[in-house]
Amino acid sequence: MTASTGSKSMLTTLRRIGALAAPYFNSEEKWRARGLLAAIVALNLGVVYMLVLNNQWYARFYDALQNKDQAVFWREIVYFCWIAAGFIAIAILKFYLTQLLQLRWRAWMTRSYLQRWMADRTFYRLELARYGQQDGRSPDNPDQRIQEDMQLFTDYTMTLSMGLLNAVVTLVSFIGILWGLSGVANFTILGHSFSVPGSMVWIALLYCAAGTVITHYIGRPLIGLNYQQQRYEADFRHHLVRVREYSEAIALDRGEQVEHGQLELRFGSVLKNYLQLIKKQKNLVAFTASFGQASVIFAFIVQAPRFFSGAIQLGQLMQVNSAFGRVQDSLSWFVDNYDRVAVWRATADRLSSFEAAMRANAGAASALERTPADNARGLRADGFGVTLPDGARLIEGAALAVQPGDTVMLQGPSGSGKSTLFRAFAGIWPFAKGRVSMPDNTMFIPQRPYVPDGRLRDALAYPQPASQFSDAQLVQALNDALLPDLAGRLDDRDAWSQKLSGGEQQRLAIARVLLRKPAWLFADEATSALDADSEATLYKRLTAMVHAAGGAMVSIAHRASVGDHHQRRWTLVPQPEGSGVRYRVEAT
Ligand SMILES: Nc1ncnc2c1ncn2[C@@H]1O[C@H](COP(=O)(O)OP(=O)(O)OP(=O)(O)O)[C@@H](O)[C@H]1O
Repeated sequence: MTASTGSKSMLTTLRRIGALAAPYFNSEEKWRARGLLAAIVALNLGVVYMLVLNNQWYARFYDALQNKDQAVFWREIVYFCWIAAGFIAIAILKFYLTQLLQLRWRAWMTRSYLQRWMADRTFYRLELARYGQQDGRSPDNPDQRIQEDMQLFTDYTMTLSMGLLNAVVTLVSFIGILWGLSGVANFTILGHSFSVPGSMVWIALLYCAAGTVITHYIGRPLIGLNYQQQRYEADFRHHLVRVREYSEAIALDRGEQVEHGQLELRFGSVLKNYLQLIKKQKNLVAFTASFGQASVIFAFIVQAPRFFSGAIQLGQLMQVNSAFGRVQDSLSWFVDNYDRVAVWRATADRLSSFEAAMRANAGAASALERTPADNARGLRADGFGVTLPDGARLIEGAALAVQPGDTVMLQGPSGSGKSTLFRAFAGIWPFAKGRVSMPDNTMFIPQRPYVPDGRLRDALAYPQPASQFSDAQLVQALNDALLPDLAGRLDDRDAWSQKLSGGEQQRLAIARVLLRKPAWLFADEATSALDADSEATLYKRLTAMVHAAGGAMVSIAHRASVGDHHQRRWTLVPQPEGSGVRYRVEAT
């Protein structure tokens, strides 16, 4: 990377940071946010003002010491106490207001991301997009971005930008002081004599410019390494969570060795990258520590000839040294904060890519035209086609219709796209085309129903609030779904997805449907874990329910016995290779 591409990417990062930060300061909270920011900026300027007073105090105090002037000494001690009190008051207020702004900002940003992640089923589309993109930059671990990156971003944006502001204002204030104190340096090169005013300012500028350039070159790899580090850490954590979630299946499969190996592999990546990070950081620390130590004596060495020749007093020497220290501190902002800037950049990069992915997926309209229809018209699909995220054409050319009173069984080989066809009907599969009109009063039973942890009544009513249903309704639904044993446990709290058997979870999903009584039902392997008698009873109840509401039912099933409960068939028929499409639907 050349210096110009480096500065270009720095500009890109700054633009990204601006784009990530701007929405909050233009939001409905903007006046409170801007007010807090203005107060924090004012307090930071107050700190610099205190530093200037402190610097002037140095000259008077050390002169008093050199002149052994006790009266001035005590007066200056009292004056120092005032400055110190001001410092303390400003430090407390600055800390509190900065934290408050950070907290509000994080809260606003997290809520706004959560809202967008959840809206329009973006959380689901992002997962789908991950299958389609193999570039390694697709939005991994949204949980990490929403939980950790927001916190890091608001924290680092506040502390680093305020640090930079402080550095700039301190620099401007102290360059003036240093200029006035440094005197004129006279020297001769190749017979020409030069006199340079404000010599200490030039020396500080050269000293720090060299420091910044060297830091940038030593520290540059940290940006990429930090980006990777957070990614590896998140992958490791994600895998740990998966092992916990699938603990039973892994234990039954005796999969612990494989999982252990996978965890070691991921942790290995964490360690390997971290080691590289430490090595690069070590170089940076070596340089910044040497730079900092050299700064302690640098101004004394440069000023020594003037002091020993009697041109300046001890007070002025100390004041120059303190002013040089301030100028050098400000100019070294980049040197001191390089690794934090690297983390900040990596965080901003991740949030921007997440933001871009959310925007792209929210806007990615499906080519499937969905229109609502009334019950009497039923479901109609024309020119219907479903593709996979990688563009492969899965099902095509289907003209399908379901009339009220119908019961249709959708059958076909495993992996032929039955569930995906349902996803397209439900409007959650973005890779579909054609026109579908269907009634609103519809429910889908997925192959793996989601059962939230907590009270049983909430799990049963999900996603409706349990308060919408009376106890009698909830108990009736459980009884009708052949779960009478759970009827007395409505207020029990548990991890139901771990506790209930596969068949019980399927019956709970059916109980949900019986509770809500939709007219149109799409059931995906809803009874695959049940015995034939229970299956027959439940299909009868579900059919009676949709017919009573003037609707129909479409079921996916492999078991032939399910066919007895359905009058019609949709069959996914494999197409010859080279036809470009894998399956067509035949309706009988
Ligand atoms: N998110 C996804 N990304 C990529 N491919 C997918 C995705 N979801 C499903 N598929 C693929 O689409 C094809 C159809 O899957 P689908 O689940 O619809 O099949 P199915 O007919 O319901 O199978 P089964 O009878 O085994 O449940 C499969 O090859 C599957 O691997």
